[in-house]
Formats: sequence, C-alpha cells, structure tokens
Amino acid sequence: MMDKDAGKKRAAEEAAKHIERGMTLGLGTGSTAAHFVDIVGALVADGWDLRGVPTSEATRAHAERLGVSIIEPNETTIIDLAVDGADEADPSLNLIKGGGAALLREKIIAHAAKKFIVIADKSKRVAALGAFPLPIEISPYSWALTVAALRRTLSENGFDGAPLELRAHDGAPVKTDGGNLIIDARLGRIDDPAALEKALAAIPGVLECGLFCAMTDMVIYGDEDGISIASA
Ligand SMILES: O=C[C@H](O)[C@H](O)[C@H](O)COP(=O)(O)O
Repeated sequence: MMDKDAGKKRAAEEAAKHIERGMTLGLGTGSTAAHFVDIVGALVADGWDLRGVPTSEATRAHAERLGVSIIEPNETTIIDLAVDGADEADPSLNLIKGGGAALLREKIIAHAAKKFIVIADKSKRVAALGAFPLPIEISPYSWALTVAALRRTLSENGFDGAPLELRAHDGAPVKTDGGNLIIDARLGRIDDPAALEKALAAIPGVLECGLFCAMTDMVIYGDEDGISIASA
C-alpha cells in the first residue's frame, strides 16, 4: 500500500525548490502543507530570510514554533509564493479545497500570491472534481436562509436534491477560524467547476466555496517513487 505521507513530503520538497531568499510565503493548511512549513522552518534555522503569511491558526502556531516570522495578511500586499495542499485536483488544475475548513483564508492568500503551487499525494489527482464533498463556508447569520438559497442555486446548476450537511464535530457545528460555518455538499461529478464557483459566489451569505478555478500555477504530486508535475 502506498505511503501517502511519503508522497506528501516529496511534493513539499519539490515545491521548496521554488523558495528564494527574502520571500514572503503564503503558508497553506493541512497535513501536506505542514511538510512545507517544516521545510520553511529548517531554512529559517539555516539563516534564510523568509516570512510566512499563515492561512489558519494551526499553521500560524506550527510556523511560530519553528521560528518563522509571521506576517499578518493586513501587513503586506505582496506574497511571492503560496504553497498549499488540496482535496482534489483535476487535469486543468482546478481544485477542491476546504477539507480542513481553511478555504476562505486559503483562497484569499492563493489569489493574492504571485505564484500558487499545490502539493499533494497522487490520490488527490482526479479526472473530474466532485467525489469529495464540496466545502462551502457560510456566515452563521441567518444560515438557514443561506442554505435555502444554496439549494436553489445548486438546483439551477444541475445538482437538484444534492445532500447538504452542516459540518459538525462531537455534535457541535464546526466553526472556522473566522467564526463561520461549513456546509459540505455531496454533488458528484462537477462538469463545469468555474461556472459553479461563480454561481455560488453570487449568493449572499456564502463567503467562499472550496472550488479554486484558474488560480493554480502548478500541482506537484508525490508518491513513494517520485513526483510528477502538472503546470498551467
Ligand atoms: O481546509 C483545508 C485545506 O484546503 C487543505 O489544504 C486540504 O484539505 C488538504 O489537506 P491535506 O493535505 O491534509 O490532505
């Protein structure tokens, strides 16, 4: 059986080749991005001048433990390189993200970065997005109204009756770092992710969805035997 963690680590090592001294780095969230944060920490320990903009409180704590200087998102408008994991990636480099509930901050940072590299073990590579339930971050204010609007928009986009679940842990709704809620939408195959991303973004109360379309410069997949790269 493939050791997924070895693939994640290899992909992170390959992405680290794009780091240059003096860079401000967008630091992603999740088990794959954590390998990249480890490498950034090792470079800083070696004396490299690097700064990190974290996409979650978990990543902030991890980077701080390693001595990486943290830049608040409001303190810079320049992010040289952002590196993050993904839950699925298709051949056009469209992604589903948000399995770890960090999608809103991740998307802000990925969009702002001059270069956005995704790192993943090979199990994340899919022919079409959608087997992974689509995370949708919504405001807790009047969330029932937002979910009703979400159902209408999904129906108009060919996903009539798709099961929607409020993400919960130990019986309580999961709150994102920004205090929002996550709806996981079981859509099945998404033929036009860009159109769906746009439609979902138009719903008041939807803060972001986990579709990241036309944003990724490169996906680096790793497995035990090596890496493969898909570029835009
Ligand atoms: O919200 C979480 C992020 O989008 C993660 O990057 C994504 O879920 C992948 O996580 P992992 O690398 O742990 O599979």
